[in-house]
Amino acid sequence: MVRKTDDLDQSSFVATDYELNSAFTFENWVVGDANELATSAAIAVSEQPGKQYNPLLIYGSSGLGKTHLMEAIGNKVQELEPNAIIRYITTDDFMNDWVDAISKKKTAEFTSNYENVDILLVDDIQMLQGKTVFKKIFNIFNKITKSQKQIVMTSDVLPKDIPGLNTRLVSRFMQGVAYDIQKPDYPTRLAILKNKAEETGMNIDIQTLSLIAEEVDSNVRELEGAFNTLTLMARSGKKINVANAEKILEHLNITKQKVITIEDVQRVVAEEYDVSLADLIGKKRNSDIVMPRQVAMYLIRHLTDISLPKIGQAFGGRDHTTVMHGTEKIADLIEKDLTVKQRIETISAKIKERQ
Ligand SMILES: Nc1ncnc2c1ncn2[C@@H]1O[C@H](COP(=O)(O)OP(=O)(O)OP(=O)(O)O)[C@@H](O)[C@H]1O
Repeated sequence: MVRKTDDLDQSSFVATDYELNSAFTFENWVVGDANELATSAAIAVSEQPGKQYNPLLIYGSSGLGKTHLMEAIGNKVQELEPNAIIRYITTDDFMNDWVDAISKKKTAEFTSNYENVDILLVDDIQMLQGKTVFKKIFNIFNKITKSQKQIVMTSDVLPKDIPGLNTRLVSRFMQGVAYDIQKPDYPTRLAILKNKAEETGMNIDIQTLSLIAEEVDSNVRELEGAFNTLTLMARSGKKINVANAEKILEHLNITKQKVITIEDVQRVVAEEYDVSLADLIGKKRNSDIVMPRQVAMYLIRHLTDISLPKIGQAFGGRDHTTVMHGTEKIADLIEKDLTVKQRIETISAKIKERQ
């Protein structure tokens, strides 16, 4: 990602603007069961921006290709319409720009920069968690979609699951379509590796590629990491074969991820706070039980893909709104209190270690 403009004097406001990554194209994108719908929607948007699927939201866990797919839309539009104004921005930068514009009294410039686009690509909208720029975003988004210009967003969760996100904004974000990207299955992982091998012009035997595809099933970023290490090894004169690939996987400490369950989290949290499992999931409401219970709910939300109602069920049949409230409370505490943040990080690490 290359920042285009920022060498102006201190008092002028310049909205952040990134060059699109030219490697993130549809040509370099492997389609599989896990991303088929999101891919079709992305292609449709790139062919007719602003006409349908507006806004388009692509969501899913880290390293599964959300940014790639979003930028592929931008690259395609740029290719079809070289004069199109395409703005790619991370949510963090968007918010920093807003603060900057306010401090420089340049909010009109801010608005005009963001509204006057053909496509606005906004990465990582989950970063809006706990932020207060709702009204501005809401208005800008309205203006863009009303003028039949396109918005594409990525997030690691659905807007309704972003703690503390304003409900009007949630429904604004969901007014178009939302498609998720799941973890790629084995054939897709293998196809991604084959593409990479072709791109780099390396002659890697299928057994070695299959081994990596088989073992690295967490996300595509890690898959690429293992592949890149392998090619580095080759450049330093070592042979690329199954034996060396095994060494790399061992060295990178890559083993198939086991799925973290509700019980895994409940057990570790109960131990850490020295409460019984029965109390953790039971009816007691005293504060020394409520806090660990909410921590457990928070960690389940963050470490698993389990839905709010299912989590509620696993805590004595509680309602999903109770889980949401508990999760938000802990997210707030983490923001405000460093000790809580560190403690929860330690517990989270313990849960992962036990896998
Ligand atoms: N289906 C795919 N085909 C080809 N490359 C892929 C695919 N999925 C992911 N990748 C590659 O995996 C890497 C990670 O993808 P990307 O950065 O888009 O993930 P992300 O979901 O946006 O992650 P994060 O939420 O952490 O930002 C990129 O190099 C991307 O090109």
